[in-house]
Amino acid sequence: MTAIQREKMDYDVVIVGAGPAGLSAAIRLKQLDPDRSVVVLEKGSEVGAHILSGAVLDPCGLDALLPDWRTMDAPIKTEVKEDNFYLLGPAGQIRIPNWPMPPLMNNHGNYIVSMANVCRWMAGVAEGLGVEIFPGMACSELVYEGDTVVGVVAGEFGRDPETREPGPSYEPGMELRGKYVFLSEGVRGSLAKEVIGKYQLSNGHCPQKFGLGMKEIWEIDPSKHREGTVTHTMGWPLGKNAGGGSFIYHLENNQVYVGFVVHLNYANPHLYPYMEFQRFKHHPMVADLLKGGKRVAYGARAISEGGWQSIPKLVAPGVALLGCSAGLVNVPRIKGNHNAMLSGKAAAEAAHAAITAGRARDELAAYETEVRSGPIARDLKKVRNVKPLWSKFGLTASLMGGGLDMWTNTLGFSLFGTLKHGKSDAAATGLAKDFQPIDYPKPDGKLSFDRLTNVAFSFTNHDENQPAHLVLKDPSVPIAVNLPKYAEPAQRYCPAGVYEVLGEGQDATFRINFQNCVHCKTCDIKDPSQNINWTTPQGGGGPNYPNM
Ligand SMILES: Cc1cc2nc3c(=O)[nH]c(=O)nc-3n(C[C@H](O)[C@H](O)[C@H](O)COP(=O)(O)OP(=O)(O)OC[C@H]3O[C@@H](n4cnc5c(N)ncnc54)[C@H](O)[C@@H]3O)c2cc1C
Ligand code: SF4
Repeated sequence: MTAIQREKMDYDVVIVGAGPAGLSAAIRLKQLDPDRSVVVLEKGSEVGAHILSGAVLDPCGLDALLPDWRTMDAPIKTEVKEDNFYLLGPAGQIRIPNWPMPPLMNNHGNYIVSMANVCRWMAGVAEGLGVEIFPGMACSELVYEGDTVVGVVAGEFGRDPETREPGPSYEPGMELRGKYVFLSEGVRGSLAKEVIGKYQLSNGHCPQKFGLGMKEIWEIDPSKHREGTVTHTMGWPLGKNAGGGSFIYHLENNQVYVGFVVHLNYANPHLYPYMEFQRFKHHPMVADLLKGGKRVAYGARAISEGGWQSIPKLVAPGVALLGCSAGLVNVPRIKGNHNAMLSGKAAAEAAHAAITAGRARDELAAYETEVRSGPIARDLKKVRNVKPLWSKFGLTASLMGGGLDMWTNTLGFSLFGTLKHGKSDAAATGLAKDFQPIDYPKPDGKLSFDRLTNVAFSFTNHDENQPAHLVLKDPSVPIAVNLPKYAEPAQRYCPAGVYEVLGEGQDATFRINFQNCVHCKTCDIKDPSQNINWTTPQGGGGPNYPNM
């Protein structure tokens, strides 16, 4: 095969992903030196199209990056007024009072936002400073020189759907080269995964842990809408089957964000996270709120949950991991946007100092030091034992032990030291024969919806004339291994119904409806055989989220 020739463009810093981490880095680089050349590449059809977050935003990241944001017409208007926490049973709920909660759990001073809209606004700020932003440009490959990352390939189109070789309308895309490449792809970034593997950045750290977050936007009866109200629940319907919980955030315009997170370390391969979410909406407390309303959007995205123990080494020659590509979420607070912004700012400052000193393509050690000793470290260290306690001892132990540990950490010491995470989420999957299948009620079409109907509300779309971006390392594994051992859980864990087993016995086949994919990355994480590799589809494909 002849080598592919590509046009090359040189920048000071090449940034992959226009989320809060990447955009913060771009803004900070231009604040420090308006002449710095900075490019941001985004696979979504526009900035924000692939952004899915809760979101209650702790503004500390934005305060550090853009101290005047309150006068800059930011789409950050709804202050949190009320914080509720409930433990659900099948027919009722117990309200957990706010007073035993550690202060860090308090949402006072935070805002309910659409992070998709916040990113659209941040992109405008970045462009105003001279940053080049190219949406619809999926970064499909890293470019190396020797052992150093020197750039990325973006905007490749037209490979043959069957052979994966350049087809008749092939466009090779461009090679964008930088003195530094920032990977801010969010959770389970495909290039970040390659870099973590190649440079063994996770050695000496716990495996990253994940959850699957699913979210709907509802327009509800105005008489039930209480702007600024934040509600979190735990318990039913997951019970002992899995860890997780819900969020209900009342934003503006009678809209409510209803979301549900399932920790991906669950053992029972019959568990169906999407159906758990649908069932949750039938709880009397939730059903009362949603009755008479309508669901206007749906989406899903994995969330990193490993926290402090799982942060890999953040730098390798020429490249740095930012935001959720490094897993900077504070799990009990379900917040990562502030740390994504702080990491973007820190990486930009390290790159600026390095380039000013005449350096290029080395390791940005100053960035690593800042993340491990600055505000991100202070935020994540305090909560580092909550997730391992939950995984090992369940919800009650994590509420009590984790709560106490967060209190003592606030005072400067920990009861448990630093607990380790167990196996990877893929390895935590148990054998189908050891668990009972779960009988889920059929969606009623009013409060709950079947998966494919809901996927239409993610507005996802992929050109069919391209190779499937979900690549099986060994195509025989789903039917030969996963089906007999795990009842092929891809059929259930995918929140978009991409994977299907058709037929039975000798006739069983595995189908991948890649057009439906919403880029949540769960299959790449949870497949027990680690046989699915999520790669980038052609740019512009994927969900088209409105105000997620
Ligand atoms: C259900 C859910 C609820 C959450 N709730 C909250 C909350 O209430 N508060 C909070 O603070 N945090 C919350 N989080 C966490 C928060 O959303 C993340 O911490 C945050 O999005 C991380 O920002 P990021 O910039 O690292 O990545 P992202 O926001 O994921 O952005 C990454 C961007 O990179 C693009 N990209 C990825 N790969 C490529 C590629 N190869 N080429 C080109 N573009 C690429 C993506 O399309 C995307 O636009 C929640 C997360 C989930 C899933
Ligand atoms: S195919 Fe994978 S990445 Fe796409 S929606 Fe399904 S689980 Fe998520």
